[in-house]
Amino acid sequence: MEEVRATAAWVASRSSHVIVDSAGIEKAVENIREIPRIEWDFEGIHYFDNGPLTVQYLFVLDALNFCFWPDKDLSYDHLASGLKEALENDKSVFDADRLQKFTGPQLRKVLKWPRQLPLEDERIRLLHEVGFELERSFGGKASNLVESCGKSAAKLVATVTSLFPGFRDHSLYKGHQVFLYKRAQIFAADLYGAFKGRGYGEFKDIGSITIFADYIVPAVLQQLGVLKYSSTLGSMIKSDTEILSGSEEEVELRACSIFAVEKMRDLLRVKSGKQVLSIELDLWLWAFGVRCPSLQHHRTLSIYY
Ligand SMILES: Nc1nc2c(c(CN[C@H]3C=C[C@H](O)[C@@H]3O)cn2[C@@H]2O[C@H](COP(=O)(O)O)[C@@H](O)[C@H]2O)c(=O)[nH]1
Repeated sequence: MEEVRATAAWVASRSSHVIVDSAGIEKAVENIREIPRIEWDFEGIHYFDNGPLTVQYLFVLDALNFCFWPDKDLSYDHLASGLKEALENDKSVFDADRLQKFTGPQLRKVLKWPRQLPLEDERIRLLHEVGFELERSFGGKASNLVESCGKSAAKLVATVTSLFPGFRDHSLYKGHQVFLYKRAQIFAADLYGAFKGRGYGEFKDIGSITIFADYIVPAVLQQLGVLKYSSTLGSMIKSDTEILSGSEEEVELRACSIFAVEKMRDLLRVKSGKQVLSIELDLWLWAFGVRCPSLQHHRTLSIYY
């Protein structure tokens, strides 16, 4: 994902609201004796049958894997376990033709959610988009999409972002296009994690994936002293003030997180000879963040994360 790495570095070299602190990175890396191995699905909430239906599930999951915070009771767990249960009850629920006809009330029923979902109309529009393009280009099956990428995670991310516009997570920053591709990359990582690097999860270039710039990981990096915020940004986050999607602050939070974790990964390699994948660092940071209820994160309404 060279364009993600390069454009995140471009932002980090010009950022003013968020600073990547080299001393903070050194310290964080020194304190890491062992990167705890976090099992993918440590929560036990995902569907898995070792076959194509799991791929369909993960693609639908990552099409909807964004913006849970506006409703304080909703979390990623509801999405993953709700979709899992729906699939266990009805194996054809995520068939491409049915995805194209999904309605808001149906999605609420699947997620057992009693009220309007955050960005519900967008969630439905994205399900329709996924169903339509899967049917048009891949015989309705996300597994065919994955197979068409010849075990390359980079090709998978490129294919998903070019054919499914909802996954095209990018911004303009100081006049430059910046690519962050959170949901497209996490789809590749979820396949890798669920299938344990085999079958649909085998990628010869899994090391090319960066972390997934969401709203949890920047907050964890700030706690670790790896990111420093300007006082204005710090107070906006503390007071839960909405930060607009595409604003300099928002792009810096996300891009600097990607850049900082790439630096941590480089330093780990130099200091201890350890080859760590960015996705392993991501899962460790994210799992830490979601277990920390006092963690304050930035609030942006976005379909990208
Ligand atoms: N960077 C990063 N962000 C991730 C995930 C995951 C889940 N990955 C699964 C893969 C294997 C594991 O077993 C996990 O279950 C969700 N998110 C993001 O978090 C936010 C939701 O937070 P809260 O509101 O507290 O539920 C939201 O932006 C969501 O998109 C991740 O892995 N990395």
